[in-house]
Amino acid sequence: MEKRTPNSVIKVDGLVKRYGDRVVLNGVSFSVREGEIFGLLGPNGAGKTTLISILATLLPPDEGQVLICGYDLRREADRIRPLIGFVPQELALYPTLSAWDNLAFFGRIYGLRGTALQERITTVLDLVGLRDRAGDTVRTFSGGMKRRLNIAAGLIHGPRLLLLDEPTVGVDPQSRNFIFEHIERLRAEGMTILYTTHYMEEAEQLCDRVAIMDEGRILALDTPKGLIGLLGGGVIHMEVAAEHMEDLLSAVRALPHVRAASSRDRQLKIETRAARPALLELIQLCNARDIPILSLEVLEPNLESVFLHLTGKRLRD
Ligand SMILES: Nc1ncnc2c1ncn2[C@@H]1O[C@H](COP(=O)(O)OP(=O)(O)OP(=O)(O)O)[C@@H](O)[C@H]1O
Repeated sequence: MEKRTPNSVIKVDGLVKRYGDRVVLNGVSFSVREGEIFGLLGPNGAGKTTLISILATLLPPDEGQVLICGYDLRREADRIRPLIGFVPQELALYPTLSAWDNLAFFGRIYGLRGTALQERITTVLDLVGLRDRAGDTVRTFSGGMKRRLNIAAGLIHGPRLLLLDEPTVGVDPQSRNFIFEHIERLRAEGMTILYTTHYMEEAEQLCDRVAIMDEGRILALDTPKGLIGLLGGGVIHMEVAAEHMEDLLSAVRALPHVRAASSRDRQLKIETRAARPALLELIQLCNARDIPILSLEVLEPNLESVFLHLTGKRLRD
């Protein structure tokens, strides 16, 4: 097969997807470099599953260009499929078959036979730590073990790119750690991994880069550290009665440790140069003007606060 050597394993440009009148992906562009773990972070309904299904060649895009390993998704899907492993959110396993037979089934779909198939099954079972359960029917597996087997199925044909849709949803903490370890091990072996999640601590810990998605758009894309840096010295949310807002906003902006401030209804959003001194200044200001503070929140510098800062929403319902 002709080999292409692209700069990016995934390159998405101006991707649009609609369901009827509803625009679910609204001009999404990003690229994923060889060997990185790339996270798509967003709340339910952000469009993550839609996006990953398009990358997995399961759903056609309406507009825009997608290149996977240099191949065009619209014209060269047949070349792309052997290069990617897709692990869907829903388990795609046969409960009455053993782990081994499930993997043999998926391996045959990719044309693996005989010793090559057996070797691959052993390799992927080792990789997800299920070799000693190879002969057991999947029905008898715990939820976490089924997820790990699902990942093994996505790896059976030795793809270059692994696409994982919410691999740790509904999984107990131990299996979650296992899955983390597998993902890190795969990266160490040179695999490129894109995965979706709405767990921000997970994305912060695991991903080289993260795209924050909401309502079909990418709002920010950077390393977790870079994204957290968007908060500067920290962000404070303060609530006061609406009648005080106009009076207060310009005074808040003039405080020495405040970098920027904006208001919506009763909420003041304050970007600080340093959260603690800014907090003291705010309290003094409100006291001096006799303005009651209805609520006050200092956002910890983490991805969750970045998300809240960018969207005004919490990532968790
Ligand atoms: N087949 C479909 N027909 C119509 N609308 C759909 C379809 N699939 C998804 N949607 C809508 O598209 C939007 C994005 O859904 P998607 O599943 O991609 O989001 P998500 O970020 O993966 O969320 P979740 O974590 O809940 O899966 C949602 O509003 C959803 O209702």
